[in-house]
Amino acid sequence: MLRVEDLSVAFRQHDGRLTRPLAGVSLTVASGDCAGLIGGSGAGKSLIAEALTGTLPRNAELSGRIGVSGRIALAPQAVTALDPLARAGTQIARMARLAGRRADPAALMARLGLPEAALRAYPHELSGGMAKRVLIATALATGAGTLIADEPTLGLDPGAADRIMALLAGLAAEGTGVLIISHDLPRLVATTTRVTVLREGRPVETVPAAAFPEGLTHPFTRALWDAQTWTATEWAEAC
Ligand SMILES: Nc1ncnc2c1ncn2[C@@H]1O[C@H](COP(=O)(O)OP(=O)(O)OP(=O)(O)O)[C@@H](O)[C@H]1O
Ligand code: NI
Repeated sequence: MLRVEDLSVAFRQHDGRLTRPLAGVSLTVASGDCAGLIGGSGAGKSLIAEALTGTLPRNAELSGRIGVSGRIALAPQAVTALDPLARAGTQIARMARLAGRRADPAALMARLGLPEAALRAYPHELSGGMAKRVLIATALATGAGTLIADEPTLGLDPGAADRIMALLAGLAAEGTGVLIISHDLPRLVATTTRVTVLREGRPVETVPAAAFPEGLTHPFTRALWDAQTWTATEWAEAC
């Protein structure tokens, strides 16, 4: 169970001034729930993930209330989060050990659709999409009750992206609380129960997935949806 109220992140600049790229964000992810978070580039999505997992940059100031029961694991957005000097399988086993568990790296890799040879690969030997899936495997290895996946389908082909979204939905069905951060609104809507929309670091609304698209009332959310789902013909007709 994860409950966030009025989350805000500020940065102290070199000149002493404070910028606040995130403010007023509230969201809840219950056990067995699969929730989504969307917003444009730089909207503050990854800051939320980092704030909730204690991985914010050191010059960040966090405020608000965060309530968690159990452990939260983050599959970070950037594949540079992988240790460049350790093989994939070693990193998965290491994350499990840090969480006080034993992992079966081969089984986790198979679950993510990765070939067994990837177990012995170093990060630079993996494609972007494979590295992304190794990051998700390291998060799964912790057995955390809440999982945050930051852009889990970035750099993946449509088939692999669908598999990862199905895997995350499956984890939720087994009782994990899952928060998926993504640019891919149609996939997010198909996978989650509701989507929180963020615009320039401020919350717009939280919409039930079932409201897409007919039930949308906020123009910003509608514009996000239209931008990702309209065909070229529809655009031509509207212009
Ligand atoms: N270390 C930092 N110092 C100052 N400002 C920062 C720092 N890190 C992030 N920010 C600010 O926070 C904003 C939000 O960044 P964040 O990475 O959370 O966006 P995002 O929604 O995840 O974007 P994307 O979709 O591109 O991943 C950025 O626009 C940036 O201005
Ligand atoms: Ni991000």
